[in-house]
Amino acid sequence: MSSPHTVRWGIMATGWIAESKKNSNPMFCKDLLTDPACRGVSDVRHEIVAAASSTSKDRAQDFLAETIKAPGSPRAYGSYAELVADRDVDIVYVATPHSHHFQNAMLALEAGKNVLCEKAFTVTAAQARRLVAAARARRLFLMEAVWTRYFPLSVKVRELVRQGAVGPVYRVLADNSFANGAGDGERVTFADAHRMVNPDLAGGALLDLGIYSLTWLMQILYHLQPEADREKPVVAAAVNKYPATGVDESTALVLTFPRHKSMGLGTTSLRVATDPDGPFSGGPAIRIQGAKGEIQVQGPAFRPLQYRVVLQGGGGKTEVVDCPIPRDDRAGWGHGMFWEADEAARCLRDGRLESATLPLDESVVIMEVMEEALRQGGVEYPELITTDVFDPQSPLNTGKSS
Ligand SMILES: NC(=O)C1=CN([C@@H]2O[C@H](COP(=O)(O)OP(=O)(O)OC[C@H]3O[C@@H](n4cnc5c(N)ncnc54)[C@H](OP(=O)(O)O)[C@@H]3O)[C@@H](O)[C@H]2O)C=CC1
Ligand SMILES: O=C1OC[C@@H](O)[C@H](O)[C@H]1O
Repeated sequence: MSSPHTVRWGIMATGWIAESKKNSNPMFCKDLLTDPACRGVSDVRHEIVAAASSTSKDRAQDFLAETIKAPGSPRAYGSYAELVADRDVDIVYVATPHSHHFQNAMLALEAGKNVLCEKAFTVTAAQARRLVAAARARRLFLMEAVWTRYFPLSVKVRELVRQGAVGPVYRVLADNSFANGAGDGERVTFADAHRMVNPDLAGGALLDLGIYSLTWLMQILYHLQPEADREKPVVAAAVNKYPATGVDESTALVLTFPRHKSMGLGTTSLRVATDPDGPFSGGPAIRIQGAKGEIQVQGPAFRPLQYRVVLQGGGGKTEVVDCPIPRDDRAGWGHGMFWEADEAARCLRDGRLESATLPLDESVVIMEVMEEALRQGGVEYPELITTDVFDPQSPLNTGKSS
């Protein structure tokens, strides 16, 4: 058996997603370090060779040594510029707030690094186009880190739809919402400076949570369209703004694909929960409705663990399929992000510059949809984070205010 292809990761930012805080689920870095054998993978493996904090080298050091206990001798940097200059880094994982993605990903691409960039890809569609053009011009790999697309559950559901298991699909309903309100109708529980609601960090429900509702709409209604008959959605959106900061606190999207006679309804909210009392308590988070029946997916939309196939006239014989996330011996290790990392690794190994599961042109269309929805809702973000002019000295890259 040949030895696995090893990919050496550089981690840009040491926040929640990149780390594993006590009392939170293990996230991306721990998934990188999870034994691939647990998920039946032997052709690729991952190493973390460096991490950078824009705040301080000590923070990056502490992150590597204490938080994720990365094996080997990974290097800690106190700036993103140093990380992207590290010759041993094959791919940079951008784990900063949405506001920073364009400048940070461009910093890495300009330094000749492949990039896996957290969702939402960018703040504007123009920024997404710029990143894609830069990656293609330099023949570098680039991928938006929408981990859900790489779950075996998602792969299976797409396959079922492709095979016509529920007939032609005409409608998809998807929700990804969390009740963060104090119940008084005014404030949500996030402080105004928190990235979830802070306009300077491109906060708001749609870019952070609604993107998963949109993921389900797009991976069924757009991604599965025949290549020769691709139709972008027509977007109609309704937005309630969060009075304290002006970002969207609840958004509803209606996507129509008139030629395909299909429609997607995606919702997201910081006020109410998809499942107020655990899985399926709110009904399926996702319903993929075809002429012969529907596929129902249990929430949360970003980390689904079960789907059901309900056929018309099926006599109540619903097929229920559980898709648990594999774990390794270390308590709590294994969150489901390793599948997207494996995809990135295989693309690098095979010289593929983008993932067929989430092609870059599709990430651009996704940004176009979200931009249009927020435009219709009157949500605006500051110039610093919406510009599509790359500036290596931007405070978003240096961490220093201008
Ligand atoms: N796939 C998933 O399930 C999840 C994805 N995410 C995505 O990951 C990204 C980061 O989210 P999350 O980890 O929760 O964010 P955090 O706020 O916890 O961390 C963001 C990190 O970015 C760096 N940073 C640089 N400049 C700033 C700034 N001005 N303000 C705040 N942080 C800054 C900091 O790291 P440093 O000091 O080291 O530079 C900070 O720790 C987002 O794109 C989010 O959508 C988040 C959660 C789950
Ligand atoms: O991507 C995400 O998925 C999980 C959520 O809790 C988080 O806010 C979001 O960033």
